Amino acid sequence: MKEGRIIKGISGFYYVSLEDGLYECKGRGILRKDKVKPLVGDWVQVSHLDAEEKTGTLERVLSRKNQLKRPEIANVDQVVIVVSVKNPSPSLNLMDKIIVLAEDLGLEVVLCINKGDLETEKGITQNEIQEIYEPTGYPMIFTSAKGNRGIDDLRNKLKGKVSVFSGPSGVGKSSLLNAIKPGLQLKTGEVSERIQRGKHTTRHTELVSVDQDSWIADTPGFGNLDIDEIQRENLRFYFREFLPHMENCKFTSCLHLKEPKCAVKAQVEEGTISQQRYNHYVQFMTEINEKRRG
Ligand SMILES: Nc1nc2c(ncn2[C@@H]2O[C@H](COP(=O)(O)OP(=O)(O)OP(=O)(O)O)[C@@H](O)[C@H]2O)c(=O)[nH]1
Ligand SMILES: [Zn+2]
Repeated sequence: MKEGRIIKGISGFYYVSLEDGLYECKGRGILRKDKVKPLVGDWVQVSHLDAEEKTGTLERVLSRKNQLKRPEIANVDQVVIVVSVKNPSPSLNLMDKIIVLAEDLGLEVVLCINKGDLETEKGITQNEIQEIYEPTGYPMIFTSAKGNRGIDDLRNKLKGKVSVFSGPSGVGKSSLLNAIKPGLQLKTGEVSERIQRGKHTTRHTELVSVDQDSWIADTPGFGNLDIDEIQRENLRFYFREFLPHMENCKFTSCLHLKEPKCAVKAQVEEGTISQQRYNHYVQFMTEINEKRRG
């Protein structure tokens, strides 16, 4: 019995990465009995390995640390959120939303600010973005896929992890992946599910290797951003720069909204917490509340 990771699954076959290559494994009946659907990213036990034919049997799915819905992947370590300084100008609202969803899943966050070559004094600068996000403590990488800048930094950040890239259309996600590993194109656009001659042709997500122990999902993460699935009491924990101040709020249950003597709001006043980040917090809270009322 050996353990490996499923890196793709196609119509009942699971491709499991072992030291000596990729094995095509058929699921065992026990999987159906246990009602586990093996997912890309799953750590599994395999048996009946044929090193020549590169086939085997999938015996058991090991417990997951997390599970993404779209794309459907298990055991993701981190999300690399990509925005560009220009064309399109950065949507920090969307960035904060993805951060919240990632935090809720317990994923690590890496912020990647691309198209540094297009920076001008008019638009938002890398420095301004850095100032806003510095207090969060998230690693920030400044890149130019075109100018081949920051690519080594980004590649280093992927080391030993399973990463999902996320961010608006046109910011350069595919270009960055291509710079990291030529030929590695990110599948973007809509996930197509066409029906051809009565047969379903679905696009499958797979993990592609950057190197031996680093993987990237070939589909961008968080296609549908359903922030209203977040518990309103939890939202405050997903704005990391709030955390050191929370204990100074008058009420331990403080949601940093209308409560008196709120230390978080005091920090916003002082400028140590970004007003914009705080505004997004309030906005997401409103969205969650509105959804609840239906
Ligand atoms: N100037 C400049 N242009 C870039 C850079 N990175 C990507 N681009 C360009 O931006 C456009 C969009 O790049 P993509 O890599 O397709 O962006 P994407 O995020 O994968 O977009 P979707 O596939 O729509 O999700 C392309 O024309 C790229 O050539 C960069 O660092 N600088
Ligand atoms: Zn407070």
